[in-house]
Amino acid sequence: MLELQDVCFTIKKDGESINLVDLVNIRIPRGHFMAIVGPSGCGKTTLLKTIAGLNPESSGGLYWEGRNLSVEGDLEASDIGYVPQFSIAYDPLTVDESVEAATKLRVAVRDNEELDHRIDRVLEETGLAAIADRQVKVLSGGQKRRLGLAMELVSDPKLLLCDEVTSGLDPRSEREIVRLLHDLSRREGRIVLSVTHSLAHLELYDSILVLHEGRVAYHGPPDQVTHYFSVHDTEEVYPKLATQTSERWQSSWMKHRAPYYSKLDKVRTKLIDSGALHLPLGVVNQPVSTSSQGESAPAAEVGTTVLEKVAPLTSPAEETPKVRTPGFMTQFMTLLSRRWRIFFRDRGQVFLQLAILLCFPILVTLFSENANGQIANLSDTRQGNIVAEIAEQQTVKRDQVTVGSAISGIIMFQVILLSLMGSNNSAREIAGERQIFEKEKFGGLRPSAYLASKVAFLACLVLAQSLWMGVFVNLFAPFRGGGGGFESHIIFLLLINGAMTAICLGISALMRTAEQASLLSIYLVGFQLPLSGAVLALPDSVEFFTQKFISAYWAWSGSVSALEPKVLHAVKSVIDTGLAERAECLYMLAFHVAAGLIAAWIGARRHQWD
Ligand SMILES: Nc1ncnc2c1ncn2[C@@H]1O[C@H](COP(=O)(O)OP(=O)(O)OP(=O)(O)O)[C@@H](O)[C@H]1O
Repeated sequence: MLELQDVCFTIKKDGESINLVDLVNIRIPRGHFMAIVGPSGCGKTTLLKTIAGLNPESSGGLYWEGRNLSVEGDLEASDIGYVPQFSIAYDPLTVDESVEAATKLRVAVRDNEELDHRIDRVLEETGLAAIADRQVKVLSGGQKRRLGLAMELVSDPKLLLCDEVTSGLDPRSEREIVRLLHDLSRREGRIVLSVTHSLAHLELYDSILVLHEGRVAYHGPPDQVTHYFSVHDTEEVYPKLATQTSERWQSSWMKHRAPYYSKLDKVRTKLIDSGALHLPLGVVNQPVSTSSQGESAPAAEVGTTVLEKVAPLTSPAEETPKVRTPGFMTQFMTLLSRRWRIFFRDRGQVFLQLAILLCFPILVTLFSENANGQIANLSDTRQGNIVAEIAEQQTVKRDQVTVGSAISGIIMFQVILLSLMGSNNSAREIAGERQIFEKEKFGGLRPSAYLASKVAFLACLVLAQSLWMGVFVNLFAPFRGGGGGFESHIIFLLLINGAMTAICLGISALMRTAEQASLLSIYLVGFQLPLSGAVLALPDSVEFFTQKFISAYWAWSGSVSALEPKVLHAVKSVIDTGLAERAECLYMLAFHVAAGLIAAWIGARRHQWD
């Protein structure tokens, strides 16, 4: 039994409290199928989210089997299925792969046999078995809704909440989905609540809840709606609602609800007696009606009524055993393999990554000629000819400028291109799938497993991009480092790419949309070159504030410091910006990586349902 007692969900607007859900009192017994209807903006989705725990109630109480959920803790993630308005499957995956990933993320299965059994069962239940190999992107609207349901059913939820799962469907598909929801409510004592705009197929529901401005205007049998509102057709209900205030509808309903509840109870008894509604053994059949007229009370306090009896022994099964959420490693591995699969299925993405990987280092090598030039040495002996000495010094100076500028420029070019790759790697990584992530988090996904899978996936890209950049450029313009100089250079390339990837991942986790995250990440990369001081020296006052935050400066400075002394001297002769110690550069970049990951962790944990 799910019971809502005087439930309100209040928001503050311009300093004023507004109840989007206002004093809702309803009782919904196990095995019940209820439609939530009402004009657009009346609070249907808000009520559904309040029941799901996504909008914590501002006052009143929600009870499950007599247990106060706000006091004794919410239902287990596996006990609630929430099918939102948006698609929760990835287009490149197949139906079977989507259901498999949903199962592995939500249910700790004993072995592969149980996994296959669960997948086959929900595919069968939702009528998707025949198209299990089809990719999500080619599914029809109705099939996508079925898939959304299948992905929720994997954990055998006792409470299934559906938000507009029939909107936009043709009448036949709509009826099929409503029929499917009806059938799902007949098994295992599952409560199915469905928010819908449509007033078609109402006869398939056990009860209809009509909301008006967040208040209950009616909750009773579908065939009594027209009678209650004194209209000929259900289509006339919404215009009728507008004829008086929602407060009046609410108080009128509180006065007249008893006979409607009693009709609901009668129908329910008949269903159970006829065997059409199966409640699991041990589940008590409780009435929709309350113990006292006009007042509701927690189910646990309601006295036993005629209806309240243990379901008959003809019931097919015991209450399904408790489903456990899988551990960190299972969720991590599932997400990581799903991410690689999505990556390889998206040919455009693979092509872009390969093009960037191969072309960016080629771009750098276009400037390698001067970097390979020699820097003449000054003669040890005085020649006694002042003109010859000046000419020699000028030659050395010219070499230093040519070679020093080329080497500094090549290092900075590598650093900037790897920054760009870093931002391209991760700017959309979380923001682009935020809704699906929120949905999966609601279903029991650990943010730590999610973030770890992102870090593992991105680390592979960072490794490939940075190593290839360093090694390829080195073939054409060998890094002129002292002992261990090339290794240091590679580490700084890895760190700059890692830092930008981590920071943009943080941005991606904190922003509300993928567009915002991309834009901010691009700006961040765009500022790296001018603020690094590698091209133009910054005024001291600006440099003091900005330098700490510019990853490109630390990577460039660290790599330049790893050059052999003569080349380092040449570079120093062409720059006005001071270089930092290698160790300091390492610490600063490690700090940038850590800051990005901490931001990503904070953003991933944050609740961001639309
Ligand atoms: N967190 C929120 N803050 C402010 N206003 C909100 C919030 N959530 C919902 N609303 C507003 O509350 C009202 C009810 O929204 P809700 O989405 O529940 O309506 P609905 O009945 O489901 O509408 P529709 O049928 O069009 O989907 C709307 O006016 C909406 O803009």
